[in-house]
Amino acid sequence: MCSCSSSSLTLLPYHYSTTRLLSKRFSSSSSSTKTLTVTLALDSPLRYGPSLSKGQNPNPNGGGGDGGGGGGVGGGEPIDRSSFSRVFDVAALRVPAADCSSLEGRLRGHLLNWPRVRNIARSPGDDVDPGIKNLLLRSENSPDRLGPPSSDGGGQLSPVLYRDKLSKQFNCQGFVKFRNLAKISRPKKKERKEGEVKERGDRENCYGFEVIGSGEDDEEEEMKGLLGEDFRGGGRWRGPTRLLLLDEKYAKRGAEELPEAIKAVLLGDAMQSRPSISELVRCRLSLSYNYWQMNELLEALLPEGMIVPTGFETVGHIAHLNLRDEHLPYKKLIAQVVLDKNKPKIQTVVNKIDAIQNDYRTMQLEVLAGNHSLVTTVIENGIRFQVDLATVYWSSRLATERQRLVCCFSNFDVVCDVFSGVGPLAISAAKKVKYVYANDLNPHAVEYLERNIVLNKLDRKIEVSNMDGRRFIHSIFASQRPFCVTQVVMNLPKDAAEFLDSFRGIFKNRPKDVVCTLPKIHVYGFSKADNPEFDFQERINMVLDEKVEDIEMHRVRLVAPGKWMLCASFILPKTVAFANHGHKTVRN
Ligand SMILES: C[S@@+](CC[C@H](N)C(=O)[O-])C[C@H]1O[C@@H](n2cnc3c(N)ncnc32)[C@H](O)[C@@H]1O
Repeated sequence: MCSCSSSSLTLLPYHYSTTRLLSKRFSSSSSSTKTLTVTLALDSPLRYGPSLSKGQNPNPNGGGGDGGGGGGVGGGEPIDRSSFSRVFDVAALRVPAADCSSLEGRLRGHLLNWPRVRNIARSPGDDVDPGIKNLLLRSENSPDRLGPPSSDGGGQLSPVLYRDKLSKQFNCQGFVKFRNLAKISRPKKKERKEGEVKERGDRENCYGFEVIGSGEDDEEEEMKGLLGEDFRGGGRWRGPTRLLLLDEKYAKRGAEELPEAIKAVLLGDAMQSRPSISELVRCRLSLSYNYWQMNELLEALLPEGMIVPTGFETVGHIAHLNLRDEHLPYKKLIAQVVLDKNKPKIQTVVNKIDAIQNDYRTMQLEVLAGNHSLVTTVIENGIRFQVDLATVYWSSRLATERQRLVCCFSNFDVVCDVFSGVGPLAISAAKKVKYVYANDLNPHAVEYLERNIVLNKLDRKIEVSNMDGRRFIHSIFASQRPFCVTQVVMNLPKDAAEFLDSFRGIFKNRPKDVVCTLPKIHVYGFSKADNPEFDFQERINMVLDEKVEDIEMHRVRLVAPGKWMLCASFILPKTVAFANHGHKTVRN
């Protein structure tokens, strides 16, 4: 915001004061204004680069919105996208296309260098088929002369006859090659240009460009209508051209006020005694709603001082917001901006209504913008998963953790995933290990787990169960299974540790002298303690009624300030597996 020291300036809002007072600087010469001008020159807080608080809004009264859907404050109004259009005057050098890359390097420090706007711009008709160029050079007596020669080699042809002659020549050489010829029948450029700004397609249609005040005479305009922008300046052929956009500070300067490097380009290469065909032109750069980034739009839309929501989690085509209470009155507005700025990848924007509380760990979601489908496809580590966020649990934030775990497994492992959800770990593991037993209590999760197994062609390597985790552990270890489990994954961080007592006595009926593999357990949990590892280990020891040696602790992520999600990995102690007494259920 404004940091001006002058008290008269600080009374005005920032964007008002800077633009208004700067314009006075150019138009007025009163002594009071001069004083202000000096203050501004010293203290002006004008930021470099494009900003919604700079430039002119071509629709100051608002365009009434463009029916973008979504909801505004309170949920009703669409965003008025036209109110985010800004027009900036910039200066540019029109240079031969062939030289523009080298000149861009030479003038880099003097170019516009705005994010997402290319320093090299093209204006309508700046390119001409090389065939035309050769033809024209051949047809001219002098290579530097446009003037239409008469058929008898004497005087000049009238423009009409000259155009007629050219068109005959072009037809002989293949009409389709000469796209500028089509301009013969097009409306004149002046008519087309009126009130129209050409949107650039190359940068997501986020800015438009218009050359203004070219000042050519009518005859030259006639020829440009036929042959494009390449005819100008005293009938001299100039070839294809490009515009090099100059730093914003040169927007209002005359050629003589420009730095030497730019002047040198305008003057041409004196060494080769070649006259320059470069020229300084005035342009209008229009930035549309599409140009501005999410935070810039939200900053402008939300009340001053409100923290702008920036992050969201992505699940397939769904953006999942976690809005603070203060954002709720603006939830639809925020969602619409998120949708607009992340299309086409994002098609739906949702907000979590409540903390996850139910057994199935599903979220209560409200669709705020876009389509209402919460069934989506996620690709994680190259594997496809279908999920329905309305009925199953999914967190893309655990992708790295799942990968870490699968990396610990070997080809000989047999994995038991007690709380598998729709199978992100089970399916990823099945690609590597010998066999997987996967289970979930939520029937919807199991339905999607089965779908995902088929989708990834792993139906021969995974057996699916739909039961409570405790029962599942029993059924896997008590009964004879084709494969002996070597790794157990328990990802239900809120409660998983409480299920560890299910392992007490799982091998009690097996002969003690027979060698059997004790499974490695990977159990997840949360801790808010100062020493989360110690705290989690104590809980594990308590539930197993055993002091477990050699527990590897891994901090997965900070889920809230001071609250860690941890993964504890350890070999199930023999004393626990062969314990004679049954479960010692410990509940906090
Ligand atoms: C935190 S999610 C983890 C899912 C999966 N491992 C993942 O990473 O996406 C926990 C899963 O445990 C399931 N669940 C909850 N209580 C259960 C229980 N008593 N027995 C078996 N599964 C349970 C939920 O339905 C949920 O799918």
